[in-house]
Amino acid sequence: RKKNNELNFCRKVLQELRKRTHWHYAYPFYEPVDAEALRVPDYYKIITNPMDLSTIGSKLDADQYKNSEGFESDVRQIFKNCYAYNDQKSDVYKMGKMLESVFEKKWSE
Ligand SMILES: Cc1ccc(Nc2c(-c3ccc(O)cc3)nc3c(C)cccn23)cc1
Repeated sequence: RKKNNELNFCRKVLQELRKRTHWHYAYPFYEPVDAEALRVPDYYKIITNPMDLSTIGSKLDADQYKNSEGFESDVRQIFKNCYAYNDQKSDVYKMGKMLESVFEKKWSE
């Protein structure tokens, strides 16, 4: 796909991930983790490549993605971080899995 078609598709996928219908499992991934507020002081010691949906939106708006690969890699980083930091049985881990399945479905459309 031509670059701007690719990036328009990325915008559509990001829109989907931020839809109200997904809010109850997507909200932990909306903004950068606030380690103080969430009382997870070790978060940024463990997660060295933090990523979130608002950062991705800002990068799209600032034309910082060369192509859809860069966008896809940042979205997948959100899930990698979630699975690295949170225990497999935790609610946040399961929320990550739910949002990841929304992403996979939209990405493969
Ligand atoms: C069930 C449950 C338990 C804890 C949390 N923590 C949390 C997280 C979070 C994000 C990423 C991450 O890897 C871990 C935690 N973000 C939030 C927000 C924005 C508001 C309230 C709580 N938050 C959320 C849901």
